Amino acid sequence: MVDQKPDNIYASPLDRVADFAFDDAVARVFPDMIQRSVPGYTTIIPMIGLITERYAKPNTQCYDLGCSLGASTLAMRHGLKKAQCTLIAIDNSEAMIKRCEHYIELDNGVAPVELRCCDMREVAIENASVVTLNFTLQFIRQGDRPAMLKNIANGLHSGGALILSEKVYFEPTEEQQTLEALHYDFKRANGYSDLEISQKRSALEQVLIPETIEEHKQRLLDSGFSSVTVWYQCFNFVSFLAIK
Ligand SMILES: Nc1ncnc2c1ncn2[C@@H]1O[C@H](C[S@+](CC[C@H]([NH3+])C(=O)[O-])CC(=O)[O-])[C@@H](O)[C@H]1O
Ligand SMILES: O=C(O)C(=O)Cc1ccccc1
Repeated sequence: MVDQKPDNIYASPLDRVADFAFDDAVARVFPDMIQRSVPGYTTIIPMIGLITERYAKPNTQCYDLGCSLGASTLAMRHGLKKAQCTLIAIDNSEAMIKRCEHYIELDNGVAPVELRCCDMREVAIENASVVTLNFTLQFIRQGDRPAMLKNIANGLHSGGALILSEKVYFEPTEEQQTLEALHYDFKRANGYSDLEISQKRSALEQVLIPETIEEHKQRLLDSGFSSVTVWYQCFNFVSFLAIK
């Protein structure tokens, strides 16, 4: 069941574009969709492995929150070659988790992986050295984000790391327009039509809520992290490294 299907979910005109959801149709095409849609995704994934290797501590837990099919989970696992850690991967989409299970089985990493199908807002983070939120916080209601980040900071040991990747927006508008236009150029260069781009944009409007780099940095500091660095940026896609 290794899916390598092309994403054509928004290729035909739809009477009404429904809100984007991580359902079976999306899970089937997800590897193709995310690579063609997120500039830098294929760079960020292996770097999550390197960052995990540096910050993982023996006899702690590492978490991948919003793991989808497990690309970030497996990158973390490959960074855990030496450290004695348990990896906990969570997603609330059954369609994603059932496929993710299969990808984990095919992998030959050594760290034990515990897969859970549940809401990441309800998970107590405990005895943690590395936590990854690779493009998942953006799907959480803004009002719930501070409590989630505090829960993560509280569960991390001092010196532990949070890798937070997000689509962001920019102020002033001119910078936002430039970087958004470049993102759409990236999608077009990857074979998406203008119709696909505009229908997916409508589908995501109420679902993926981006914030500015400054808002992210300030909230991470307010949540109990001692330092925050942007370690990656391509257009309006950014990854932060926050250290407890
Ligand atoms: N409340 C929630 N609880 C648990 N999971 C959630 C929740 N809300 C959304 N999700 C899950 O977060 C994932 C976001 S995708 C992550 C990519 C992956 N990290 C990767 O590195 O390939 C990013 C993207 O599609 O842009 C989906 O699988 C949702 O089901
Ligand atoms: O496609 C987009 O415009 C995005 O912002 C990225 C994305 C990738 C996969 C699912 C949802 C959003």
